[in-house]
Parts: sequence; structure tokens; C-alpha cells
Amino acid sequence: MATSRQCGVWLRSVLRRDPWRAAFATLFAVVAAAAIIVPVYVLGRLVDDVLAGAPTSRIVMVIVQIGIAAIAAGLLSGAATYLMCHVGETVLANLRERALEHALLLPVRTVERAGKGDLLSRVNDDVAAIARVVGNAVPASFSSLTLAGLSFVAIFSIDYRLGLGALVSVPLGLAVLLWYLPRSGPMFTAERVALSARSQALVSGMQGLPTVHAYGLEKDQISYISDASSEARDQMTTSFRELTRFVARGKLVQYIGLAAVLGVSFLLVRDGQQISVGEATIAALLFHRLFLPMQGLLFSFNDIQAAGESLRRLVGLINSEMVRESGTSALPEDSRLELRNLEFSYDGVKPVLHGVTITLEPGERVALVGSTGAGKTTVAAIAAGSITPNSGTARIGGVNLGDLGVYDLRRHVVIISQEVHVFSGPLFEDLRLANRFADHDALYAALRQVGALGWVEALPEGIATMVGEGGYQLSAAQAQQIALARLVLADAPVAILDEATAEAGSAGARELEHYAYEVMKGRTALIVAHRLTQAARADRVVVLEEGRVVEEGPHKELLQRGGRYAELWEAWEGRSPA
Ligand SMILES: Nc1ncnc2c1ncn2[C@@H]1O[C@H](COP(=O)(O)OP(=O)(O)OP(=O)(O)O)[C@@H](O)[C@H]1O
Repeated sequence: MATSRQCGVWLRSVLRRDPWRAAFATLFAVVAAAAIIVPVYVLGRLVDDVLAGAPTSRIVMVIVQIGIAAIAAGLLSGAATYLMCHVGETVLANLRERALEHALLLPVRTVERAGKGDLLSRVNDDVAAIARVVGNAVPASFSSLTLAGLSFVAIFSIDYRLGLGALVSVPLGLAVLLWYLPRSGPMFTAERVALSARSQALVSGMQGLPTVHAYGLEKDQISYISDASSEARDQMTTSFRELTRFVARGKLVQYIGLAAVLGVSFLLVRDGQQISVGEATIAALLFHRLFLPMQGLLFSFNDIQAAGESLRRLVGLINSEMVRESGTSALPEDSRLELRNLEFSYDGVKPVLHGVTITLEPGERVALVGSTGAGKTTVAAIAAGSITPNSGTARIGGVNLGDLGVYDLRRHVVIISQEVHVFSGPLFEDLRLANRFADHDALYAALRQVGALGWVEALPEGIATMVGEGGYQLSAAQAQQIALARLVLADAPVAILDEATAEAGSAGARELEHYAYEVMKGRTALIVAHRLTQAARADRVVVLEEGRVVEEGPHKELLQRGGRYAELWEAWEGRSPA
């Protein structure tokens, strides 16, 4: 969450880009408000004229004057609203684009900590909450406030005592606002948090659908989502209840104010005609005329405040730390991958890596093995620059991964992780994610190199077949092949492989392993060996246990040494003779 001050700084910086439009919008709104109070004046003067015995033709004049003022007010408020919407929509577009850009460039750890639901609700619900007020509540509230200001000035100009009578409503109104504001801010924050939690519950339920079905967890999931929904509903009800109280108290203030204006008018007319009846009429009408816009303001106030909370969440996102887009100018000299003294903890309490040092010479293929939870995936993620170690360095060709911007980083190192995401769209677009300049021949060559050409050509529309959500569903092994093909297309000199999908011993696993091995040729490759057959092929094996490197060397040498690797190998062979 950003502070209100940070939001103000951001808003000013955006508004400064187009100051004239905002200035003209303000000017038009002020003149429109002046035109709106002209009919009230005209009516008041009519009262005096009628009392003085003016002819009926005077009414025709009044109608003409009111007509002209109405047309002018309509045109000017239209122009002011148009300009304000223009400014508002530009600000909103900027906000939306920057928020999305930041969401996409957030460090993986931040996304994991905040949850995808929270992020989704920021770029969806929060943007929608602001969009609702930008085109509507903001211009309307601005006109209402201008109208209120001008009306008070007009009432004071008739007689200062009338003005003081009208002012009675101001401290009372402020008291109501001061009662409402401190409770509504936290209330809206709680409401947005509850809505995020509901989105999170829905998203995780949907994403984990296969697991939910597999373990018959439907009822648990429904009750989890239902709890989150109830919380959101309760928060919204609380907010609405408080709003109703706020509006009721606001009404009371307005009627007290009107009573004060009428009372003062009565005394001033009675005691020596200090003001005329017409002027008393003007003052009362002006004050009464404020009721409707003020009521609108009170209702929009709710939306504006909710939008303010949303703005704080979005500016918070915009101000959060991003992955660096561009780095220092230093580029790796070669493809040497050097991990030195890596220490890492996910929760800041339990260390997962203890001084891990692994060096891969250019073109060397190194397998990382170890029991479950040893820290292999963590090392792979650090080597790929997806997470930053708490201490120690990760370098490619002598350059710190943190000093490479995200685009340079991905030109030099590519990771194939355990979860390969297939984006929905034609298959060739999925492949081109890795290299948008890849032509037809390059795509086919990559598919051939990873052994996927056969099944791709057999798809209903070949490489143009729609895949991903709503399209043709690729199997896990096929998705891995697509990931390998992307690696070929990206042509990064360093590759990190952490796939674990193919079932050990199956023909699919052997085939995938073969192609992965081929693709890694000529690259510096760190392979998290979930199947030890992957380790046997590598140039060197590093054994990790409880976050420490315990053994290192070529497969055969480690077997002869009879240490931890030999134990793992024996267990592996016993489990899977293939
Ligand atoms: N996102 C996370 N948040 C908190 N702890 C985590 C996270 N990911 C992994 N861990 C913990 O860090 C430790 C190392 O996990 P890691 O996944 O790196 O091990 P691994 O050797 O790759 O295991 P596996 O072979 O099962 O994938 C484990 O204790 C794990 O529970």
C-alpha cells in the first residue's frame, strides 16, 4: 500500500504532463456553476418586482434569462465534464499500463508472497473501482463543490448574517465527516483485502482443480471459498451500514442549515426590511439548491474513498521493487556459470542453502542431485536469476545476474522449470515467445531437434493449432518438448533444466532425456537430475544434501568413491532397473 502522500506525488507527476486541459476543465466548471445560480437570482428579483407591482410581461423576461443561463450552464458543464473525463481517463490509462507492467516485472518471490489473487484484484478490481469514479463521481463532485463555494459567496454578498446562518451547517458537516472518515478508511481497506482473499480462494481452487478432484476435496474447497465470500459480504455490509448512518447525519445537518438561513431571513425582513423578501428567497433557494448536489457528493464520497484505497494499492504496486529492466552495461564475457557461497532462506528463519559453491565451465553439463528438499530447485532458481540469494554471488561470464537487466538476463540464461506454462493461442506463437523473430524454418528446425515435429504435424492444424486453455491440451511431456524447443529458439548460452514430469523408467522419460541432452550440447547446463540417468550422462555431478554440497565429480568416479552419490545410485537402480 502506498501512503496518501506517495499517491499525491504520483498524481501530480501525471497531471503535470497536460496542465492546460486540467486548467480549462476547472475554469469551465466554475463558470458553469455561476450560470447555475443565475436562475435563482432572477427568481428572487422577480419576487421583489411582483411585490412592487411589476407587469406580467416581466415573467417573460425571467423565462428568457433562465433559458439562456440553463443553456450556458449545460454547455459549460458538458465541456468541463468532457475535459475532466479526458484528463481522468488518461491518468487511468497510465495507471493501468504501469500497474500491469509492474505486475509482470515483479520478482517471483514478491508474487509468491502476495499471492496471484491479490495481484489480479489490483489490476482488475482496483482499476475498475477507480474507473467508476473517474468518468462520473470526480467531475460531479468537483461541480458540486464549486457550486457550494459560489453559493456561499452569493449568500454572504446578500447579507453577512445570512452567510453566518448558512455557515452553521459547515462545522456540523465537518463533525459528521470527522466521525465517518476515520472509520471508513480502514473499513474500505478491510473490504478490498476481503475481496482479494475471495479472488485468491477462487483462483487457487480453480488452479488446483485436478488435485481437488483427486482427493475429493470439493466440499473443503467450497467451504473455504464460502468462508472467504462470507468475510467479503460481511465487510461490505458493515461498510454500507456505516454509509447509511453517514448519509442520515448529513441530511440532518442540511436541514439544520436551511432552518438557520430561514430563521435569520425572517428576522432580517421583519426588523426594518434589512433585506428584501426577494433576497431572502434567493438565500433560501441557494441553500436549498445545494441539497441535491451535496447528497450526490455524499454518495460519490463513498466511491471516491474506495477509489482512493484502490489508488493506494495500485501506486503501492507501481512503487514496489521490480526486476531490473535494463542492467549495468556490463555483459558476460563467456558462458561460465559461477555460484559462490550461496545462502538462502524462504522465510528468513529456516536456511535452505548453506554456502553452496558450484562452478560450471563454458559448455560443461553439470547434474545436481540430492534427496527431496535438499535445495536443488532453489539453486536452479538462483542460477537462473529468478530469485536472489541472501548472500553469495551468482555470475555468468563474470557479471552478477542481478546486474543484468531482465532482458539481457534472458538472452544469456534460460530455465525450464517443473511447471511449463502453455499460453493459449496458436502453437507457433507459444514458440515465438522465446524469439519473436524466429521464422517458419527456425520453428520447424527447433521442433525437429526436440523430437516434437512428428506429433505437431499430426495436430489438426499443425503448428497453427490453438493450444492452452480452451484449445488442444498438450500432455506434460509434450509441454516439456515445447519448452525445450523454446530453449533452442532463445539460443541462450546457459541453460538450467529442472523438469521432473516424465515418469522414471518410461519410454517418454528416456526420449525426453535424450532430446534434452542434445539441446544442452554446446551450452553451459545445470541439470537438476530428478532421474539419476540424467546424472550419468552429465560431465560432472554435484551432490547436494540439506543445502550443502557434499560430493562432486564425474559419475563413474563418484560411484567408485562409494559415498553419498553411490548410495543414491544404488537406491535408484534398485527402484528402477530401466
Ligand atoms: N516457495 C517456498 N517457500 C518456502 N519454502 C520452500 C519453498 N520452496 C522450497 N521450500 C523449502 O526449501 C527447501 C529446499 O527446497 P527445494 O525445492 O529447493 O528442494 P529440492 O532439492 O529441489 O527438492 P525436490 O527434489 O523435492 O524438488 C525444502 O525444505 C522446501 O520445503
